[in-house]
Amino acid sequence: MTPVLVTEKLVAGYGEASVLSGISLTIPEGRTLALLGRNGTGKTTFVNTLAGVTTYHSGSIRLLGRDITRLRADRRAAAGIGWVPQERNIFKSLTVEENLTAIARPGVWDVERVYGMFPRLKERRRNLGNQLSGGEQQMLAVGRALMVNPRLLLLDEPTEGLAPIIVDELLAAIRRIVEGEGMSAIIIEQKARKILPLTDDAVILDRGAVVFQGTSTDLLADETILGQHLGVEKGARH
Ligand SMILES: Nc1ncnc2c1ncn2[C@@H]1O[C@H](COP(=O)(O)OP(=O)(O)OP(=O)(O)O)[C@@H](O)[C@H]1O
Repeated sequence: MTPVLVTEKLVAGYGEASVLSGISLTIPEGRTLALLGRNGTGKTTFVNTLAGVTTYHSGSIRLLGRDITRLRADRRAAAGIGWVPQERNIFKSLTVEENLTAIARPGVWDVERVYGMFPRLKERRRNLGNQLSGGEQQMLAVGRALMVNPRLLLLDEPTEGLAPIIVDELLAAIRRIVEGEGMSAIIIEQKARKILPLTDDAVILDRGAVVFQGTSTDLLADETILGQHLGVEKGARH
């Protein structure tokens, strides 16, 4: 089966500066990848490069076999990339429901299905984006990305800055989306121990290069690598 995503020797950054120094990754259909690494190692730059908002230098990106390396960001969304950036990017002056329908594309995900995944959004359907809590905004950002019916979902630190109870609620929804619905996804997350049980595969970046690639189960069991590349201590909750 054609993989959802294949990047080959991808080099990209900001202007003339390269942040990614040749990243080659494959995501098979229906699998999820945890993208890990310390601060500033290039995780956001990699995901933003897939979304088409950094400076491309060399290498290639194929989505379901189609070369999208030079496609504009809006065309990548149409090609099947659903992107939830770190800053969430919801429309603050539109209601929850308007946010969801504004960029909808036909497919299995519609408003009712998103409300089924996030009942809080249904309760808040008539509230404006700027009247939502941080957790509700993040749920809306994920819901909006689902409404474009993507083939690959990119989530950039979805739990950052959220209260622990909301983090658990959001991660439970993400688990239903990737396990129950079989969505392929890349999830950037600081809390390795929270995200590894939800994902199939894991990659660790360091200085723009892949320093670990394997299954999430193997990484979760490898205290040495967790400590060395992520600073995760034995028995730590993160
Ligand atoms: N808009 C930008 N212009 C120039 N350099 C940038 C820009 N955004 C990030 N960088 C640089 O790119 C490098 C990688 O940053 P990136 O945000 O991809 O890391 P990250 O692994 O996602 O870290 P974090 O967890 O802190 O978000 C850093 O050295 C950073 O300073």
